[in-house]
Amino acid sequence: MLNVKNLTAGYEAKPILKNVSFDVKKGEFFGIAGPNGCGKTTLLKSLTHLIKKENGEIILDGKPIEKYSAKDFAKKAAVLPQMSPQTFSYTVKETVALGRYAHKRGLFHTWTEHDEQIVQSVMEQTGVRHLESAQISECSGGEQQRIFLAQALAQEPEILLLDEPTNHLDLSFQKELMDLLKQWTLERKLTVISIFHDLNLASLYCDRILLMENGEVMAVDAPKKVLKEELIEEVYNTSIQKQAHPSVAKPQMLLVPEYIEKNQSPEINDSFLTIGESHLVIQSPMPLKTLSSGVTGAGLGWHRSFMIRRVPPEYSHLNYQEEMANYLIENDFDPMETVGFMTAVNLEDAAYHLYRASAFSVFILVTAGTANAIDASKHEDFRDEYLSPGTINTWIFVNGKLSEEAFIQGIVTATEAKVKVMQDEEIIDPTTGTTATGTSTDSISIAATQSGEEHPFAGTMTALGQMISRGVYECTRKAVHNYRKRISN
Ligand SMILES: Nc1ncnc2c1ncn2[C@@H]1O[C@H](COP(=O)(O)OP(=O)(O)OP(=O)(O)O)[C@@H](O)[C@H]1O
Repeated sequence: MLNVKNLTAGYEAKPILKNVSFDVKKGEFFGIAGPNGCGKTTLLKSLTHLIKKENGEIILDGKPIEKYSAKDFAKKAAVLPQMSPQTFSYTVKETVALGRYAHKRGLFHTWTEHDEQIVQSVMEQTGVRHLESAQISECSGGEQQRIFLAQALAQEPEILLLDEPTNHLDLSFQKELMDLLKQWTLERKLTVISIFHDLNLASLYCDRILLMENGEVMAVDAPKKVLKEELIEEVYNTSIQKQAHPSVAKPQMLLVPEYIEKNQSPEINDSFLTIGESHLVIQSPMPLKTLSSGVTGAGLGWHRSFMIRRVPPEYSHLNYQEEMANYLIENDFDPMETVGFMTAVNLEDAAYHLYRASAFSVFILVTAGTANAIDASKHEDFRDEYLSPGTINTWIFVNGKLSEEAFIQGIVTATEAKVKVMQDEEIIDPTTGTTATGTSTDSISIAATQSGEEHPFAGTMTALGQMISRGVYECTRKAVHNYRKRISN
């Protein structure tokens, strides 16, 4: 659809674009990104022939753009420029109707039913129909943005060029506009070329992103190939962290504020622990990055409070997550910030210990009941009765900085250590009569202060992994002893 080859362009005596080359396919959603002043708008202006190139080629549908008359070009391509204050005043409908100009012939233009249909339809789709009689100067920035988009769409272009289209839009209109454009690329094969400052939005919607720096192309590729930490940090000259979008397989780039990076956090140990009759709690002075299987706060997140709540052995609740959240609120904990676990064992039997190395430390806490002991390798054996109390809850607090791999490896390491306790303590699965590997409702949480020494890994060959396995082994064994002692009395 569009082929740009060795484009060099700029302003009088000021070359901006240097040897820019890329192709855009029909129906593609193509993003242009890069730091302020790198030449994004200049590139868009070159593509629409608003500034003359010094060198190179811009071919639109097989024909150099300078060979198009203004009207023929407008039938092919529509432009949504960066928003600027409106000095003239048309009504909204008049403004949108101007988009039909490219399709008129001769001096006296007649307004056809088809024109009216198109204008009504694009006003509907961009959500400005209710404003059709309003003066455009009286519309808000976001409304004006949508009105000019409607004008561009009324042109029925094959290619739409946009300069930061979401600039004035609130979150819901950003999403609506992007969804609408994406839908047009997929269903009508509209080609969209858009400048983005928001890399995350570009990642979600673009098929490919052209990343620029100082008028040059740094990368043109799929979002996952362009949005790489090192490349973005280098081009934007700032620190960035990449992470996956929680529900779409697209990368998201997150800023890392300097003041947080420099924060030093206190060591998490038993001075933050309180054990009551109905719950035990670690209350951290700052949020900890956590991976857990808690009843609340499950998955990866940041949490300040960690609770193991004692419930009666017969506890059964259809909506136990909501019930737990209510319990947290009643006890002045924020369910959003709390990793909440349950157990039926006596909380005084929890075993905990702080393990220190020279540059980091790990605080482990385990509660254990083994009545529901189970041999995970004998999954085929029928069991449906719930014996109680019977859960092993494992908490690992790392005073250090963990990578995501280390979080996962920490859980693997802890699980291996727990299984070894089951063997060494000869805990038997009552259904199969074989050695158990855990209980049927075990839960685990690993939390880290994310300051201090960095730990890329936490397998059993690393110092951190060895500390976790030793700590979980010792604390689980002690918690099992405490539990056995209590039930034997
Ligand atoms: N009309 C002009 N005359 C001379 N120089 C200009 C003109 N317009 C822009 N420039 C310069 O060209 C360079 C690139 O500007 P351009 O607007 O293309 O960057 P951009 O990447 O779109 O920036 P931003 O992200 O800030 O919108 C800048 O140094 C700018 O000062």
